[in-house]
Amino acid sequence: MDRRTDMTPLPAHESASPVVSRAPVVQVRGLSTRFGETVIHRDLDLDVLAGQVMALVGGSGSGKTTLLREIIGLLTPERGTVRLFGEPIADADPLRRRALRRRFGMLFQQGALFSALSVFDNIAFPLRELHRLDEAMIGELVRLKLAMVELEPRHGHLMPAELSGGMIKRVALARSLALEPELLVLDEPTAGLDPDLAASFVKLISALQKELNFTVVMVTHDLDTLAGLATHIAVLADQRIIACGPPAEVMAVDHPFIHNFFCSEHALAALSATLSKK
Ligand SMILES: Nc1ncnc2c1ncn2[C@@H]1O[C@H](COP(=O)(O)OP(=O)(O)OP(=O)(O)O)[C@@H](O)[C@H]1O
Repeated sequence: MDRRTDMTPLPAHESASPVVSRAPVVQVRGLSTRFGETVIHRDLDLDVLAGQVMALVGGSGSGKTTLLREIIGLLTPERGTVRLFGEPIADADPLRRRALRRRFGMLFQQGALFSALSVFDNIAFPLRELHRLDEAMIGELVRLKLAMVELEPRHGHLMPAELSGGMIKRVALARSLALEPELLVLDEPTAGLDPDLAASFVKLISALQKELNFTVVMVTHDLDTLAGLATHIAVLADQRIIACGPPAEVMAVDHPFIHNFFCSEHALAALSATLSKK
């Protein structure tokens, strides 16, 4: 899998490698979405390459969550194609869809844990769905995933209603990583967390992403989340992606949304450290 994170042309010796190895993890082409008379996206294109952490930003109601739902096949656009791992998801039969489904994890805003299942059973759920692992192996894997998100084996016995907001997010993250996905899709990962918890959750995702090298597509309004995680930013405005690239490049684009979003004092302070690192 190609782990390059920039968009520069490959050197000649690398360009001879098979085309499939350079296929974007997510490729959106000519996507249009409409709810009734309201056009949300018009002829939208987006590429997310392997290893990138792509943050999708845009005004409220600009269609970020809708785009995420289309990327993972929960919603079918009116027009255009979405390819996941090089495969057009609209054409995939149920078997192929299930195979694709195992290659990405999704973290919803509120965690979306099964309230009637313990923490252990929530994390075990996708593993049991494989019908390939025995309970001893599942137990081992669940303990590993708990440790990965800095929770202890005893937390496995708790029910979701007994968890703090920060723990719910960690359990949901452990469940979304249970099948070792190549792509993690995050919708406002730090929504509802106080600043300290948000910062430690961002640090955790960032450490796991660096260690496991999965690709990320996330929606966030939060500048600290953006600064702590994103290698790339895609800006959704005027019903399409008006800018996409590393933060410094995107911030230099002349567009009213970009001026307003990035040019506040807080934005500059949050992003200045990132810009010097990336
Ligand atoms: N299933 C649906 N049926 C009708 N309208 C919808 C549906 N889903 C979303 N919308 C509308 O589409 C627009 C885009 O919604 P979406 O949730 O994608 O925006 P967003 O950019 O994620 O917004 P926010 O940042 O406020 O969460 C909104 O006006 C929303 O009300």
